Amino acid sequence: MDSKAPDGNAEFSFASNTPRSTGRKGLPKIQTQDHNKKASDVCHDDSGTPVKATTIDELHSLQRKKSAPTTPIKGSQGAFNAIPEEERQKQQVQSISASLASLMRETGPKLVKGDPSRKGEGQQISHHHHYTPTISISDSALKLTHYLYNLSPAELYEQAIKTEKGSFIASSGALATLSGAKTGRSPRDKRVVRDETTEDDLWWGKGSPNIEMDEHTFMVNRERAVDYLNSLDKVFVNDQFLNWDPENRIKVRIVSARAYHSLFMHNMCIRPTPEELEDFGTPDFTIYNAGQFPCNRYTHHMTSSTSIDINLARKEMVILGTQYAGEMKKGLFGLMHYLMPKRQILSLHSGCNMGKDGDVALFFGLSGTGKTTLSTDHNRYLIGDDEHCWSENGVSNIEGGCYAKCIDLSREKEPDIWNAIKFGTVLENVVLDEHTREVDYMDSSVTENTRAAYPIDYIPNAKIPCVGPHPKNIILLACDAFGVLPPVSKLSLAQTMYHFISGYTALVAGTEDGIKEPQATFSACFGAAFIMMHPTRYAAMLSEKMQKHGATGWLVNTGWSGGSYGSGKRIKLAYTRRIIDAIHSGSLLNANYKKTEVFGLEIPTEIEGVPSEILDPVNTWTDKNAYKDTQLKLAGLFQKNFGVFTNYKIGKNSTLAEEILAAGPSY
Ligand SMILES: Nc1ncnc2c1ncn2[C@@H]1O[C@H](COP(=O)(O)OP(=O)(O)O)[C@@H](O)[C@H]1O
Ligand SMILES: C=C(OP(=O)(O)O)C(=O)O
Ligand SMILES: [Ca+2]
Ligand SMILES: [Mn+2]
Repeated sequence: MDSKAPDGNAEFSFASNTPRSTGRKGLPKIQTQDHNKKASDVCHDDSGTPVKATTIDELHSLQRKKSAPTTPIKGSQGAFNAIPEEERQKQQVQSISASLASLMRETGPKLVKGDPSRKGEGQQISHHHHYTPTISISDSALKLTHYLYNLSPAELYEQAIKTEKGSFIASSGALATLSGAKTGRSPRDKRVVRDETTEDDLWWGKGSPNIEMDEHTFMVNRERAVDYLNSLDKVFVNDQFLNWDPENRIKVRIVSARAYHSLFMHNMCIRPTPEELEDFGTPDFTIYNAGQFPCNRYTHHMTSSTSIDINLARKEMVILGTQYAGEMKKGLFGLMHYLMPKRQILSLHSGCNMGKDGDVALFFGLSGTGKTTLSTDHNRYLIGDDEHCWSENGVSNIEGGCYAKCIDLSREKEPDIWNAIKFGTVLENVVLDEHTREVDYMDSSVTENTRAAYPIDYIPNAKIPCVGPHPKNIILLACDAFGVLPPVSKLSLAQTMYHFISGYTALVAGTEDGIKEPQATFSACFGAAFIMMHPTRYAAMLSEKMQKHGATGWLVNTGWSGGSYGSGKRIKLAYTRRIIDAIHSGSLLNANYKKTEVFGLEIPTEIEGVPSEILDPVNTWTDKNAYKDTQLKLAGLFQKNFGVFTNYKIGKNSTLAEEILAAGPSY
């Protein structure tokens, strides 16, 4: 607490102990917050019946009603497989103990379910049935670790506020917290175990995001994370799902040290119903998040104190040295980029929404290009903002929540995201008023990459379950810092493939560690950091699906207009929204087009609600020569980047590969 002047309530409670609170001595009348209460009521305490408790402890136990078990015993229909609650709890403890087992010891840690600060409330131990809460020996073989299993947001708030410095309830009701030194992802610290299977399946070498590590080093880091987690008083365990397609649902377990991480994943993954949790069984994949603890830099393959390690054979991911929560959700996304294509399902780094008539649009783009902003559209159903699958049955969201950038967020421009920031939402690295706890979204003192993570149903028109039919429009978002790409162009299939494989944008400051200024970047499939196989594998699937379902590709520049970064300005969000509206409605498909030089892009001459002169970027530049030079410069960067793909075939069709090459800029 600081020493600021007390607020109105404090003054009243002080004053109520003195005669002047009655207002009978001619002193000024005290204003209270309770306007319904008459002044004469103040000293009387006979309005309600007394509580049915004789002690404070009794009163507290009255307050907490026993909730339905998270694993309810089935009714008459399912009676044959009813397991008593006690047995089920025992199985749960054993399962989590197995997750946390050090592989060098024979058994897992001794676990107790519940909050260590609330002893005796329904606790369960792993392999000692009678547990004496007085044990406090700091020997790892004897020590007990409490685990907090699938806590509710309210419980996680209490945990965070009690024990995690920098956690506050914002005035909107959201939980504001800090991710520590890392406020963005660390792609250079990502490692993937290279073994017999991944050797052939994965994309390795130049340009690949998969920096290799050996199995042994993975185990060294795993042991480090597990030992760290077991050394704590308590850990958080989330058992949840990925993918709204019931046939391809993945069970994930997240073990973490921070309530913030547990709430983040509660929001971002699909939340199981009590019935689904009952049958959860063994997870398909486990994350060990020991982000507060660094990796050992003397360990082979480690180049910093941060390491994010994926072992596909073991179905595990270890996080050391970063508390940025996005690392977990994007780590799981990488896993899906491996698992889904093996089932002939395309994984997509895209947002997705659907119109009233069932027309689905995908929004591909790198961080900060507008996937979340543009898929959240008050006139359409939101299927998801970031990670999807496209199967034979249509599209499905991988996640159960959204993760919006909130720098400069305003209620006027993005009302749905603004209103989603309420109780239950995690607000990462925002700055708030020390007294009112009001967030200043303009303030980037902690980072440019401030974030809000909320369950998808916090968006009023979310489509639950988050699935939809085959997409009609494939929108490729590029935030062009050079200011030479048109605000919108219609793409041929070959052009769509060319731009999908190129994955051009200007990386906006913040989301990746170390990027302070916008900078031109190419990221295959608009998500090179997450793909696991060669980009052409995903491109071939996209091309095949687009042809089969007759989808149209579009390139939308959400970046600069009227000059490059520094002289031009970012295209108004309102204009981009009108452009997107025209794509959805179908009106843009049949508009008049002209072809640009160099990039050979088809640009419309008119769009309702958008000034026609901005549609051709040359009009917005005062210095036409500078425009031409910049266009050529960017075209050169595209060609240089695409060079590495020229020897690859895309799918079975070699003519398409030639067409794709020809669909790039020419000058
Ligand atoms: N014309 C525009 N189109 C889309 N986003 C814009 C535009 N102008 C500014 N922005 C801002 O850019 C950011 C886009 O971020 P976001 O939608 O979270 O991207 P992504 O989900 O692709 O990482 C938001 O902060 C948004 O307000
Ligand atoms: C969470 C992320 O996603 P995006 O910026 O694409 O929303 C990220 O890239 O760290
Ligand atoms: Ca991203
Ligand atoms: Mn996003």
